[in-house]
Amino acid sequence: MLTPVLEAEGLTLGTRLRDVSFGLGAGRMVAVVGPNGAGKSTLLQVLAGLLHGHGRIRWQGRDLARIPFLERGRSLSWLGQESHAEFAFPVREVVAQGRHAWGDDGQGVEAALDALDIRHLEARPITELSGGERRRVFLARALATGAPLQLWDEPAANLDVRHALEVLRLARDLAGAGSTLLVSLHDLRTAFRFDEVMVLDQGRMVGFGPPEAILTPGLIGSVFRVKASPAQGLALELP
Ligand SMILES: Nc1ncnc2c1ncn2[C@@H]1O[C@H](COP(=O)(O)OP(=O)(O)OP(=O)(O)O)[C@@H](O)[C@H]1O
Repeated sequence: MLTPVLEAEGLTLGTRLRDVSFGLGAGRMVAVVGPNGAGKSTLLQVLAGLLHGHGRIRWQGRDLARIPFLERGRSLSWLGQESHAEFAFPVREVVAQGRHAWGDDGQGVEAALDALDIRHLEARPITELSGGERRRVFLARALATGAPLQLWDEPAANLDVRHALEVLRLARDLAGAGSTLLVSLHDLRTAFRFDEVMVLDQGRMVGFGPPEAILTPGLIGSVFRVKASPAQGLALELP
Protein backbone atom coordinates (compact mmCIF):
# COMPACT_ATOMS: atom_id res chain seq x y z
CA MET A 1 0.00 0.00 0.00
CA LEU A 2 1.20 3.53 -0.80
CA THR A 3 2.40 5.69 2.09
CA PRO A 4 -0.51 7.88 3.20
CA VAL A 5 -0.09 11.65 2.75
CA LEU A 6 -2.77 12.44 5.32
CA GLU A 7 -2.85 10.44 8.53
CA ALA A 8 -5.40 10.88 11.28
CA GLU A 9 -5.00 9.11 14.59
CA GLY A 10 -7.61 8.97 17.32
CA LEU A 11 -9.45 12.14 16.33
CA THR A 12 -11.93 12.90 19.08
CA LEU A 13 -14.12 15.90 19.79
CA GLY A 14 -16.60 15.30 22.60
CA THR A 15 -19.37 13.06 21.25
CA ARG A 16 -19.15 14.62 17.79
CA LEU A 17 -16.11 12.63 16.75
CA ARG A 18 -14.95 9.50 18.54
CA ASP A 19 -11.53 7.99 18.02
CA VAL A 20 -11.42 8.30 14.23
CA SER A 21 -8.23 7.05 12.55
CA PHE A 22 -7.37 6.62 8.88
CA GLY A 23 -4.75 7.23 6.20
CA LEU A 24 -5.33 8.74 2.76
CA GLY A 25 -3.02 8.32 -0.21
CA ALA A 26 -1.99 10.96 -2.76
CA GLY A 27 -4.33 11.12 -5.73
CA ARG A 28 -7.22 9.48 -3.87
CA MET A 29 -10.78 10.70 -4.02
CA VAL A 30 -12.55 9.75 -0.80
CA ALA A 31 -16.23 10.23 0.00
CA VAL A 32 -17.40 10.78 3.58
CA VAL A 33 -20.97 9.64 4.11
CA GLY A 34 -23.25 9.21 7.10
CA PRO A 35 -26.65 10.29 8.38
CA ASN A 36 -27.36 13.85 9.51
CA GLY A 37 -25.31 14.63 12.59
CA ALA A 38 -22.89 11.71 12.01
CA GLY A 39 -19.84 14.02 12.24
CA LYS A 40 -18.90 14.59 8.58
CA SER A 41 -18.60 18.39 8.82
CA THR A 42 -16.93 18.07 12.21
CA LEU A 43 -14.28 15.76 10.77
CA LEU A 44 -13.55 18.08 7.86
CA GLN A 45 -13.30 21.08 10.19
CA VAL A 46 -10.98 19.25 12.57
CA LEU A 47 -8.75 18.30 9.63
CA ALA A 48 -8.83 21.90 8.39
CA GLY A 49 -7.74 23.12 11.83
CA LEU A 50 -10.98 25.01 12.40
CA LEU A 51 -12.04 22.85 15.35
CA HIS A 52 -9.63 21.50 17.91
CA GLY A 53 -10.08 18.12 19.51
CA HIS A 54 -7.80 15.31 20.60
CA GLY A 55 -5.70 13.12 18.37
CA ARG A 56 -3.01 13.63 15.77
CA ILE A 57 -3.09 14.75 12.16
CA ARG A 58 -0.04 14.37 9.95
CA TRP A 59 0.32 15.83 6.50
CA GLN A 60 3.18 14.35 4.46
CA GLY A 61 4.61 12.98 7.68
CA ARG A 62 4.53 16.30 9.57
CA ASP A 63 2.30 17.25 12.46
CA LEU A 64 -0.29 19.47 10.74
CA ALA A 65 -0.68 21.77 13.74
CA ARG A 66 3.03 22.62 13.56
CA ILE A 67 3.05 23.52 9.90
CA PRO A 68 3.29 27.34 9.67
CA PHE A 69 0.03 29.12 8.84
CA LEU A 70 0.83 30.19 5.26
CA GLU A 71 2.32 26.83 4.35
CA ARG A 72 -0.83 25.18 5.67
CA GLY A 73 -2.87 27.55 3.53
CA ARG A 74 -0.95 26.34 0.50
CA SER A 75 -1.33 22.72 1.47
CA LEU A 76 -5.01 22.40 2.29
CA SER A 77 -8.23 23.96 1.19
CA TRP A 78 -11.58 23.74 2.97
CA LEU A 79 -14.97 24.28 1.40
CA GLY A 80 -17.58 24.75 4.13
CA GLN A 81 -21.13 23.44 3.99
CA GLU A 82 -22.69 26.91 3.94
CA SER A 83 -22.51 29.21 0.93
CA HIS A 84 -23.58 32.31 2.79
CA ALA A 85 -21.81 35.51 1.71
CA GLU A 86 -21.67 38.44 4.12
CA PHE A 87 -20.01 41.08 1.96
CA ALA A 88 -20.73 42.16 -1.60
CA PHE A 89 -17.30 41.39 -3.09
CA PRO A 90 -17.21 40.86 -6.86
CA VAL A 91 -17.01 37.19 -7.80
CA ARG A 92 -13.50 37.51 -9.25
CA GLU A 93 -12.23 38.94 -5.95
CA VAL A 94 -13.76 36.09 -3.95
CA VAL A 95 -12.06 33.53 -6.20
CA ALA A 96 -8.77 35.44 -5.94
CA GLN A 97 -8.98 35.19 -2.12
CA GLY A 98 -7.95 31.57 -2.65
CA ARG A 99 -4.46 32.88 -3.46
CA HIS A 100 -3.98 34.62 -0.12
CA ALA A 101 -1.36 32.13 1.08
CA TRP A 102 0.56 32.73 -2.16
CA GLY A 103 0.80 36.50 -1.66
CA ASP A 104 -2.34 37.17 -3.72
CA ASP A 105 -0.48 36.34 -6.93
CA GLY A 106 -3.70 35.74 -8.89
CA GLN A 107 -2.41 32.48 -10.38
CA GLY A 108 -5.02 29.93 -11.29
CA VAL A 109 -7.90 32.40 -10.93
CA GLU A 110 -8.68 32.42 -14.67
CA ALA A 111 -8.64 28.64 -14.83
CA ALA A 112 -10.88 28.40 -11.75
CA LEU A 113 -13.43 30.84 -13.23
CA ASP A 114 -13.60 28.66 -16.35
CA ALA A 115 -13.60 25.35 -14.52
CA LEU A 116 -16.64 26.32 -12.46
CA ASP A 117 -18.41 28.05 -15.36
CA ILE A 118 -18.65 31.43 -13.60
CA ARG A 119 -16.72 33.71 -15.95
CA HIS A 120 -19.94 35.47 -16.98
CA LEU A 121 -20.51 36.29 -13.28
CA GLU A 122 -17.02 37.60 -12.48
CA ALA A 123 -18.01 41.26 -11.99
CA ARG A 124 -21.24 40.54 -10.09
CA PRO A 125 -21.43 40.99 -6.29
CA ILE A 126 -21.48 37.55 -4.71
CA THR A 127 -24.41 38.56 -2.49
CA GLU A 128 -26.59 38.87 -5.59
CA LEU A 129 -26.08 35.34 -6.91
CA SER A 130 -28.27 32.28 -6.63
CA GLY A 131 -27.38 29.57 -4.11
CA GLY A 132 -25.90 27.28 -6.78
CA GLU A 133 -23.95 30.12 -8.39
CA ARG A 134 -22.49 31.08 -5.00
CA ARG A 135 -21.55 27.46 -4.42
CA ARG A 136 -19.60 27.42 -7.67
CA VAL A 137 -17.79 30.64 -6.69
CA PHE A 138 -16.64 29.09 -3.39
CA LEU A 139 -15.57 25.94 -5.21
CA ALA A 140 -13.57 28.09 -7.63
CA ARG A 141 -11.88 29.76 -4.66
CA ALA A 142 -10.99 26.33 -3.22
CA LEU A 143 -9.64 25.27 -6.61
CA ALA A 144 -7.58 28.46 -7.00
CA THR A 145 -5.63 27.61 -3.84
CA GLY A 146 -3.88 24.87 -5.81
CA ALA A 147 -3.73 22.98 -2.51
CA PRO A 148 -2.94 19.27 -2.81
CA LEU A 149 -5.42 18.45 -0.01
CA GLN A 150 -9.00 19.49 -0.73
CA LEU A 151 -11.61 19.13 2.02
CA TRP A 152 -15.06 19.74 0.55
CA ASP A 153 -18.27 19.66 2.57
CA GLU A 154 -21.20 18.76 0.32
CA PRO A 155 -19.77 20.54 -2.74
CA ALA A 156 -22.72 19.72 -4.98
CA ALA A 157 -25.39 21.05 -2.60
CA ASN A 158 -27.61 23.44 -4.60
CA LEU A 159 -25.99 22.51 -7.92
CA ASP A 160 -28.04 21.51 -10.95
CA VAL A 161 -27.38 18.08 -12.42
CA ARG A 162 -24.93 19.30 -15.08
CA HIS A 163 -22.82 21.35 -12.68
CA ALA A 164 -22.88 18.56 -10.09
CA LEU A 165 -21.43 16.19 -12.69
CA GLU A 166 -18.82 18.78 -13.63
CA VAL A 167 -17.74 19.06 -10.00
CA LEU A 168 -17.32 15.30 -9.91
CA ARG A 169 -15.21 15.43 -13.06
CA LEU A 170 -13.17 18.30 -11.60
CA ALA A 171 -12.54 16.24 -8.47
CA ARG A 172 -11.41 13.32 -10.63
CA ASP A 173 -9.06 15.60 -12.63
CA LEU A 174 -7.54 16.97 -9.40
CA ALA A 175 -7.02 13.46 -8.07
CA GLY A 176 -5.50 12.46 -11.41
CA ALA A 177 -3.00 15.31 -10.98
CA GLY A 178 -2.04 13.97 -7.54
CA SER A 179 -4.32 15.87 -5.14
CA THR A 180 -6.10 14.13 -2.29
CA LEU A 181 -9.80 14.90 -1.87
CA LEU A 182 -12.03 14.21 1.11
CA VAL A 183 -15.58 15.06 0.15
CA SER A 184 -18.71 14.77 2.29
CA LEU A 185 -21.91 13.96 0.48
CA HIS A 186 -25.35 12.45 0.92
CA ASP A 187 -25.94 10.75 -2.41
CA LEU A 188 -24.75 7.17 -1.92
CA ARG A 189 -24.85 6.48 -5.65
CA THR A 190 -22.34 9.31 -6.16
CA ALA A 191 -20.15 7.77 -3.44
CA PHE A 192 -19.70 4.74 -5.70
CA ARG A 193 -17.75 6.97 -8.08
CA PHE A 194 -15.07 7.64 -5.48
CA ASP A 195 -11.96 5.55 -4.87
CA GLU A 196 -12.82 5.01 -1.23
CA VAL A 197 -15.70 5.73 1.05
CA MET A 198 -15.61 6.50 4.75
CA VAL A 199 -18.81 5.92 6.70
CA LEU A 200 -19.43 7.85 9.89
CA ASP A 201 -22.21 7.10 12.35
CA GLN A 202 -22.69 8.95 15.64
CA GLY A 203 -19.14 10.27 15.49
CA ARG A 204 -17.56 6.86 14.84
CA MET A 205 -16.00 5.54 11.68
CA VAL A 206 -17.91 2.35 10.89
CA GLY A 207 -16.48 1.64 7.45
CA PHE A 208 -13.58 2.68 5.24
CA GLY A 209 -12.52 1.18 1.93
CA PRO A 210 -13.61 0.69 -1.68
CA PRO A 211 -17.30 1.62 -2.10
CA GLU A 212 -18.28 -1.82 -3.41
CA ALA A 213 -16.85 -3.45 -0.30
CA ILE A 214 -18.19 -0.91 2.19
CA LEU A 215 -21.59 0.23 0.94
CA THR A 216 -23.28 -3.12 1.27
CA PRO A 217 -27.05 -3.41 1.77
CA GLY A 218 -26.31 -4.56 5.33
CA LEU A 219 -24.23 -1.50 6.26
CA ILE A 220 -26.59 0.90 4.49
CA GLY A 221 -29.49 -0.68 6.34
CA SER A 222 -27.89 -0.44 9.76
CA VAL A 223 -26.41 3.06 9.38
CA PHE A 224 -29.03 4.86 7.30
CA ARG A 225 -32.02 2.73 8.30
CA VAL A 226 -33.13 2.24 4.70
CA LYS A 227 -33.46 -0.88 2.61
CA ALA A 228 -30.86 -0.96 -0.17
CA SER A 229 -30.92 -3.17 -3.24
CA PRO A 230 -27.87 -3.60 -5.49
CA ALA A 231 -29.88 -2.88 -8.69
CA GLN A 232 -28.64 0.07 -10.82
CA GLY A 233 -30.63 3.29 -10.55
CA LEU A 234 -30.88 6.14 -13.06
CA ALA A 235 -27.40 6.80 -14.47
CA LEU A 236 -26.57 10.38 -15.57
CA GLU A 237 -23.38 11.28 -17.45
CA LEU A 238 -21.89 14.35 -19.16
CA PRO A 239 -22.41 14.24 -22.94
N1 LIG B 1 -21.33 24.19 16.90
C1 LIG B 1 -21.68 23.03 17.45
N2 LIG B 1 -21.61 22.86 18.78
C2 LIG B 1 -21.93 21.69 19.36
N3 LIG B 1 -22.36 20.60 18.67
C3 LIG B 1 -22.44 20.73 17.35
C4 LIG B 1 -22.11 21.94 16.66
N4 LIG B 1 -22.30 21.73 15.34
C5 LIG B 1 -22.72 20.48 15.21
N5 LIG B 1 -22.82 19.86 16.41
C6 LIG B 1 -23.23 18.48 16.68
O1 LIG B 1 -22.17 17.63 16.27
C7 LIG B 1 -22.68 16.44 15.69
C8 LIG B 1 -22.06 16.25 14.32
O2 LIG B 1 -22.48 17.35 13.48
P1 LIG B 1 -21.92 17.51 12.02
O3 LIG B 1 -22.33 18.85 11.53
O4 LIG B 1 -20.48 17.17 12.01
O5 LIG B 1 -22.72 16.36 11.27
P2 LIG B 1 -22.84 16.03 9.73
O6 LIG B 1 -22.55 14.57 9.59
O7 LIG B 1 -22.03 16.96 8.93
O8 LIG B 1 -24.39 16.27 9.50
P3 LIG B 1 -25.27 16.81 8.25
O9 LIG B 1 -25.41 15.64 7.31
O10 LIG B 1 -26.56 17.15 8.88
O11 LIG B 1 -24.55 17.98 7.64
C9 LIG B 1 -24.20 16.58 15.68
O12 LIG B 1 -24.72 15.86 16.77
C10 LIG B 1 -24.44 18.06 15.87
O13 LIG B 1 -25.64 18.28 16.57
